Amino acid sequence: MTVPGAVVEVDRLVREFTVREPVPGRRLRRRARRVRAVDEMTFTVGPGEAVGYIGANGAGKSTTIKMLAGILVPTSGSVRTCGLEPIGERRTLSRRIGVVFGQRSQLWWDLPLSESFAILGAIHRLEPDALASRRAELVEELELADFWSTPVRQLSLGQRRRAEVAAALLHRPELVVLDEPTIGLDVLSKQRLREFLVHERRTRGTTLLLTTHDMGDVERLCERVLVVDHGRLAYDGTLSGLGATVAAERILVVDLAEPVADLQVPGTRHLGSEGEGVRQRLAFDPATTTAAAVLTAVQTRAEVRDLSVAEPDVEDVVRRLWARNRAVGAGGRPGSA
Ligand SMILES: Nc1ncnc2c1ncn2[C@@H]1O[C@H](COP(=O)(O)OP(=O)(O)OP(=O)(O)O)[C@@H](O)[C@H]1O
Repeated sequence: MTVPGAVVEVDRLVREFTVREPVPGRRLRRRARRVRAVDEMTFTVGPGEAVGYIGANGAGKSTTIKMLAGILVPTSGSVRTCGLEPIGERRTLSRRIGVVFGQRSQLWWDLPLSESFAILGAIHRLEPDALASRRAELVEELELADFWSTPVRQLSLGQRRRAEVAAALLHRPELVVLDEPTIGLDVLSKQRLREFLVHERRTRGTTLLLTTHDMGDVERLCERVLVVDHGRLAYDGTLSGLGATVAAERILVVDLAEPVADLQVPGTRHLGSEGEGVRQRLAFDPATTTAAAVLTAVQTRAEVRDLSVAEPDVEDVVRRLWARNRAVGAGGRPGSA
């Protein structure tokens, strides 16, 4: 089945790995076991969509995106990216997609950033004028000027990440695939990178597919969310739809003036205490109460010195989605919304 105009088309895609694991009680023996990292995955991404691909550790996200970028061969099923077969037409595909994977760098470690970009321009056969104007655009928008002549190995994590994104987008790809683009970045670097990606999409209509553990990335960058769980699609829809499905909680973290027993506040779940009760974490459902109401209730029980409101992490959302699917009798298997 081919969907006309689809940028990514994945149909019953499967990828298995053979892993060797110890045999219990036999110290030196190892046995081979097949692990199904991606299990009959089917979805389509249309032009200009921004899709967050989320799931717990080991859910199969990286394996899926490696297959659609032509880095891994599927065990069965099919994948087409920009209408091409990723492995067989890899060279053509590389001119149409930009990929950033955490561990794989497209930059030359010992060369100044400027030289890496000159080489990439030659690899993509960009005309000198087109290269110069695009490079100037990226240097400005991603604020690369201060370290443009610095060898890549001397860049900070945030600087390198911005440089990697610029390198992946130099040839104006129609699809950008990012694996954990903001992991490890400070708040400001995250914000800059997100703003750049939003701008790039708005001005160029670029299709965006990203894996992330950061719900902030999803909220700010993605209109659509795919949740993968044990290699299978557990949810396909909007983030607000996902929130409604699993009643996404917020977490109020309070620092108290002195140690207090675990707070019991109606309409919240106590998640944990640190420092013998000086810091406590309460989960609440923003659909039924507010951070302010929870704080007021806490203040009747203890003196609050400081507070913050945290977003739930992806693991938490996936865990509750999984529990809900089981409770509604989906046979432990996902539905979509
Ligand atoms: N090269 C490999 N050899 C053996 N098993 C692998 C290999 N790559 C991935 N796996 C296994 O496949 C499953 C899915 O891994 P994958 O890296 O796709 O998950 P992920 O959702 O990207 O996780 P994370 O969020 O931790 O990056 C895991 O059980 C992992 O151990």
